[in-house]
Amino acid sequence: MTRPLLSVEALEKRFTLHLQGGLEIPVLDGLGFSVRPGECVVLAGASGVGKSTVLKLVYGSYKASAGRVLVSHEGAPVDLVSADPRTVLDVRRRTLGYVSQFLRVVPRVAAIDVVAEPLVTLGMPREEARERAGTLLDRLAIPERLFSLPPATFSGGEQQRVNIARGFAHPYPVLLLDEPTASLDARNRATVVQLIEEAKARGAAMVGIFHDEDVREAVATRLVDLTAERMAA
Ligand SMILES: Nc1ncnc2c1ncn2[C@@H]1O[C@H](COP(=O)(O)OP(=O)(O)OP(=O)(O)O)[C@@H](O)[C@H]1O
Repeated sequence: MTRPLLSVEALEKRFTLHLQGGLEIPVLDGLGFSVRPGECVVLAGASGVGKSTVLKLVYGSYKASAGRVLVSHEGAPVDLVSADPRTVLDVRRRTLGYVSQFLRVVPRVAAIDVVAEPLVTLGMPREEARERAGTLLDRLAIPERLFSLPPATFSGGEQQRVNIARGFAHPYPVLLLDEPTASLDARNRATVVQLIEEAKARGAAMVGIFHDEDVREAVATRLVDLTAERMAA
Protein backbone atom coordinates (compact mmCIF):
# COMPACT_ATOMS: atom_id res chain seq x y z
CA MET A 1 0.00 0.00 0.00
CA THR A 2 1.16 3.54 -0.73
CA ARG A 3 2.25 5.68 2.19
CA PRO A 4 -0.08 8.32 3.64
CA LEU A 5 0.45 11.93 2.59
CA LEU A 6 -1.22 13.09 5.80
CA SER A 7 -1.20 11.45 9.24
CA VAL A 8 -2.95 12.86 12.27
CA GLU A 9 -1.64 11.25 15.45
CA ALA A 10 -3.05 11.49 19.02
CA LEU A 11 -4.36 14.98 18.31
CA GLU A 12 -5.77 16.88 21.28
CA LYS A 13 -7.43 20.26 21.40
CA ARG A 14 -8.79 22.18 24.36
CA PHE A 15 -9.92 25.76 24.03
CA THR A 16 -9.20 27.99 27.02
CA LEU A 17 -11.71 30.79 27.46
CA HIS A 18 -9.68 33.51 29.16
CA LEU A 19 -12.68 35.80 29.47
CA GLN A 20 -14.53 33.06 31.38
CA GLY A 21 -11.94 32.64 34.12
CA GLY A 22 -9.85 30.22 32.08
CA LEU A 23 -12.71 27.77 31.45
CA GLU A 24 -11.50 24.83 29.35
CA ILE A 25 -13.52 23.32 26.51
CA PRO A 26 -12.18 19.90 25.52
CA VAL A 27 -12.88 19.24 21.83
CA LEU A 28 -10.47 16.52 20.67
CA ASP A 29 -8.87 13.87 22.83
CA GLY A 30 -6.47 11.66 20.94
CA LEU A 31 -7.74 11.75 17.36
CA GLY A 32 -5.84 9.70 14.81
CA PHE A 33 -6.33 8.99 11.10
CA SER A 34 -4.29 9.02 7.93
CA VAL A 35 -4.98 9.80 4.30
CA ARG A 36 -3.30 8.12 1.34
CA PRO A 37 -3.00 9.36 -2.26
CA GLY A 38 -6.36 9.18 -4.03
CA GLU A 39 -8.42 9.18 -0.84
CA CYS A 40 -11.05 11.65 0.30
CA VAL A 41 -11.68 11.21 4.01
CA VAL A 42 -14.89 12.85 5.14
CA LEU A 43 -15.20 14.09 8.73
CA ALA A 44 -18.59 13.24 10.18
CA GLY A 45 -20.41 13.79 13.45
CA ALA A 46 -22.97 16.13 15.00
CA SER A 47 -22.72 19.89 14.89
CA GLY A 48 -20.14 21.14 17.38
CA VAL A 49 -18.25 17.83 17.61
CA GLY A 50 -15.08 19.44 16.20
CA LYS A 51 -15.00 18.89 12.42
CA SER A 52 -13.91 22.43 11.47
CA THR A 53 -11.49 22.43 14.39
CA VAL A 54 -9.73 19.37 12.91
CA LEU A 55 -9.26 21.13 9.55
CA LYS A 56 -7.96 24.28 11.25
CA LEU A 57 -5.52 22.22 13.34
CA VAL A 58 -4.27 20.37 10.27
CA TYR A 59 -3.78 23.65 8.40
CA GLY A 60 -2.05 25.16 11.41
CA SER A 61 -4.58 27.94 11.97
CA TYR A 62 -5.21 26.53 15.46
CA LYS A 63 -2.45 25.26 17.70
CA ALA A 64 -2.92 21.68 18.91
CA SER A 65 -2.79 21.02 22.66
CA ALA A 66 -0.93 17.77 21.91
CA GLY A 67 -0.30 15.32 19.07
CA ARG A 68 1.21 15.44 15.60
CA VAL A 69 0.05 16.40 12.11
CA LEU A 70 2.49 14.85 9.64
CA VAL A 71 2.36 16.09 6.07
CA SER A 72 4.59 14.64 3.38
CA HIS A 73 6.27 17.78 2.03
CA GLU A 74 8.66 17.42 -0.94
CA GLY A 75 9.22 13.79 0.01
CA ALA A 76 9.87 14.24 3.75
CA PRO A 77 7.40 14.27 6.66
CA VAL A 78 6.87 17.62 8.40
CA ASP A 79 5.05 17.86 11.74
CA LEU A 80 2.92 20.99 11.43
CA VAL A 81 2.26 21.09 15.18
CA SER A 82 5.92 21.69 16.00
CA ALA A 83 7.16 23.24 12.71
CA ASP A 84 8.37 26.86 12.71
CA PRO A 85 6.09 29.43 11.01
CA ARG A 86 8.28 29.67 7.89
CA THR A 87 8.08 25.94 7.30
CA VAL A 88 4.30 26.02 7.83
CA LEU A 89 4.02 28.75 5.17
CA ASP A 90 6.18 26.78 2.73
CA VAL A 91 4.07 23.64 3.28
CA ARG A 92 0.93 25.72 2.62
CA ARG A 93 2.40 27.23 -0.52
CA ARG A 94 3.48 23.98 -2.16
CA THR A 95 1.79 21.02 -0.52
CA LEU A 96 -1.27 21.81 1.56
CA GLY A 97 -4.29 23.55 0.03
CA TYR A 98 -7.37 24.71 1.92
CA VAL A 99 -10.76 25.56 0.50
CA SER A 100 -12.51 27.45 3.28
CA GLN A 101 -16.20 28.24 3.30
CA PHE A 102 -15.68 31.91 2.60
CA LEU A 103 -13.44 33.84 0.27
CA ARG A 104 -11.07 36.24 1.97
CA VAL A 105 -11.59 39.17 -0.33
CA VAL A 106 -8.57 41.30 -1.13
CA PRO A 107 -9.70 44.78 -2.24
CA ARG A 108 -9.11 45.74 -5.88
CA VAL A 109 -7.76 42.35 -7.03
CA ALA A 110 -9.63 40.94 -10.05
CA ALA A 111 -11.31 37.53 -9.64
CA ILE A 112 -9.03 35.96 -12.25
CA ASP A 113 -5.92 37.14 -10.36
CA VAL A 114 -7.34 35.91 -7.05
CA VAL A 115 -7.47 32.44 -8.63
CA ALA A 116 -4.13 32.75 -10.50
CA GLU A 117 -2.18 34.07 -7.50
CA PRO A 118 -1.16 30.73 -5.89
CA LEU A 119 0.25 29.60 -9.26
CA VAL A 120 2.13 32.86 -9.87
CA THR A 121 3.62 32.60 -6.37
CA LEU A 122 4.96 29.17 -7.33
CA GLY A 123 6.64 30.61 -10.41
CA MET A 124 4.14 30.02 -13.22
CA PRO A 125 4.18 32.83 -15.83
CA ARG A 126 1.25 35.18 -15.20
CA GLU A 127 -0.45 34.60 -18.58
CA GLU A 128 -0.36 30.82 -18.19
CA ALA A 129 -1.68 31.11 -14.62
CA ARG A 130 -4.50 33.38 -15.78
CA GLU A 131 -5.40 30.96 -18.53
CA ARG A 132 -5.70 28.11 -16.05
CA ALA A 133 -7.66 30.38 -13.70
CA GLY A 134 -10.05 31.32 -16.54
CA THR A 135 -10.67 27.67 -17.40
CA LEU A 136 -11.56 26.89 -13.78
CA LEU A 137 -13.80 29.95 -13.38
CA ASP A 138 -15.54 28.98 -16.60
CA ARG A 139 -16.10 25.41 -15.35
CA LEU A 140 -17.60 26.88 -12.20
CA ALA A 141 -19.99 29.01 -14.29
CA ILE A 142 -18.52 32.42 -13.45
CA PRO A 143 -19.39 34.65 -16.44
CA GLU A 144 -16.36 36.01 -18.28
CA ARG A 145 -17.50 39.60 -17.73
CA LEU A 146 -16.83 39.10 -13.99
CA PHE A 147 -13.25 37.83 -14.44
CA SER A 148 -11.72 41.32 -14.34
CA LEU A 149 -13.80 42.53 -11.37
CA PRO A 150 -12.83 42.22 -7.69
CA PRO A 151 -15.10 39.60 -6.03
CA ALA A 152 -16.07 41.95 -3.15
CA THR A 153 -19.46 42.66 -4.73
CA PHE A 154 -20.09 39.11 -5.99
CA SER A 155 -22.94 37.02 -4.56
CA GLY A 156 -22.18 34.52 -1.78
CA GLY A 157 -22.29 31.60 -4.22
CA GLU A 158 -20.09 33.41 -6.76
CA GLN A 159 -17.51 34.18 -4.07
CA GLN A 160 -17.55 30.57 -2.97
CA ARG A 161 -16.94 29.43 -6.56
CA VAL A 162 -14.00 31.85 -6.94
CA ASN A 163 -12.64 30.39 -3.70
CA ILE A 164 -13.02 26.83 -5.01
CA ALA A 165 -11.27 27.75 -8.27
CA ARG A 166 -8.42 29.26 -6.24
CA GLY A 167 -8.17 26.12 -4.08
CA PHE A 168 -8.03 23.80 -7.08
CA ALA A 169 -5.77 25.94 -9.30
CA HIS A 170 -2.53 24.38 -8.02
CA PRO A 171 -2.49 20.56 -7.86
CA TYR A 172 -1.82 20.42 -4.11
CA PRO A 173 -0.79 16.93 -2.92
CA VAL A 174 -2.95 17.43 0.21
CA LEU A 175 -6.20 19.36 0.13
CA LEU A 176 -8.58 20.35 2.94
CA LEU A 177 -12.18 21.09 2.00
CA ASP A 178 -14.44 22.91 4.47
CA GLU A 179 -17.99 22.62 3.10
CA PRO A 180 -17.03 23.73 -0.40
CA THR A 181 -20.54 23.12 -1.73
CA ALA A 182 -22.52 24.88 1.05
CA SER A 183 -24.20 27.60 -1.03
CA LEU A 184 -23.99 26.09 -4.53
CA ASP A 185 -26.73 24.97 -6.92
CA ALA A 186 -26.93 21.40 -8.26
CA ARG A 187 -24.89 22.11 -11.40
CA ASN A 188 -22.01 23.69 -9.51
CA ARG A 189 -22.15 21.00 -6.83
CA ALA A 190 -21.65 18.47 -9.62
CA THR A 191 -18.64 20.43 -10.91
CA VAL A 192 -17.06 20.40 -7.44
CA VAL A 193 -17.64 16.63 -7.21
CA GLN A 194 -15.87 16.35 -10.58
CA LEU A 195 -12.93 18.48 -9.40
CA ILE A 196 -12.59 16.27 -6.33
CA GLU A 197 -12.68 13.13 -8.50
CA GLU A 198 -9.98 14.61 -10.76
CA ALA A 199 -7.85 15.40 -7.70
CA LYS A 200 -8.27 11.79 -6.49
CA ALA A 201 -7.23 10.53 -9.92
CA ARG A 202 -3.98 12.54 -9.82
CA GLY A 203 -3.25 11.12 -6.34
CA ALA A 204 -4.22 13.96 -4.03
CA ALA A 205 -5.05 13.14 -0.39
CA MET A 206 -8.12 15.06 0.77
CA VAL A 207 -9.97 15.66 4.03
CA GLY A 208 -13.36 17.32 3.85
CA ILE A 209 -16.54 18.36 5.60
CA PHE A 210 -19.70 18.06 3.51
CA HIS A 211 -23.13 18.62 4.95
CA ASP A 212 -24.81 17.73 1.66
CA GLU A 213 -25.42 14.00 1.86
CA ASP A 214 -25.38 13.40 -1.91
CA VAL A 215 -22.02 15.13 -2.26
CA ARG A 216 -20.66 13.24 0.73
CA GLU A 217 -21.69 9.90 -0.74
CA ALA A 218 -20.27 10.82 -4.12
CA VAL A 219 -16.80 11.82 -2.89
CA ALA A 220 -16.09 9.95 0.37
CA THR A 221 -13.68 7.05 0.20
CA ARG A 222 -13.93 6.76 4.01
CA LEU A 223 -15.67 8.44 6.94
CA VAL A 224 -14.00 9.46 10.19
CA ASP A 225 -16.83 9.88 12.71
CA LEU A 226 -15.68 12.24 15.43
CA THR A 227 -18.62 11.30 17.67
CA ALA A 228 -17.47 7.70 17.73
CA GLU A 229 -13.86 8.82 18.26
CA ARG A 230 -14.93 10.91 21.22
CA MET A 231 -16.99 8.13 22.78
CA ALA A 232 -14.10 5.71 22.38
CA ALA A 233 -11.66 8.10 24.04
N1 LIG B 1 -11.87 29.60 18.58
C1 LIG B 1 -12.63 28.91 19.46
N2 LIG B 1 -12.69 29.25 20.76
C2 LIG B 1 -13.43 28.56 21.64
N3 LIG B 1 -14.17 27.47 21.31
C3 LIG B 1 -14.15 27.08 20.04
C4 LIG B 1 -13.37 27.76 19.03
N4 LIG B 1 -13.54 27.12 17.84
C5 LIG B 1 -14.38 26.11 18.09
N5 LIG B 1 -14.74 26.06 19.39
C6 LIG B 1 -15.62 25.08 20.04
O1 LIG B 1 -15.21 23.79 19.64
C7 LIG B 1 -16.33 22.95 19.40
C8 LIG B 1 -16.23 22.36 18.00
O2 LIG B 1 -16.47 23.38 17.03
P1 LIG B 1 -16.36 23.09 15.46
O3 LIG B 1 -16.66 24.36 14.74
O4 LIG B 1 -15.08 22.41 15.18
O5 LIG B 1 -17.54 22.04 15.26
P2 LIG B 1 -18.14 21.38 13.91
O6 LIG B 1 -18.22 19.92 14.17
O7 LIG B 1 -17.34 21.83 12.74
O8 LIG B 1 -19.60 22.03 13.89
P3 LIG B 1 -20.60 22.40 12.65
O9 LIG B 1 -20.96 21.09 12.00
O10 LIG B 1 -21.75 23.02 13.36
O11 LIG B 1 -19.86 23.35 11.77
C9 LIG B 1 -17.56 23.79 19.63
O12 LIG B 1 -18.05 23.51 20.93
C10 LIG B 1 -17.04 25.20 19.55
O13 LIG B 1 -17.78 26.07 20.37
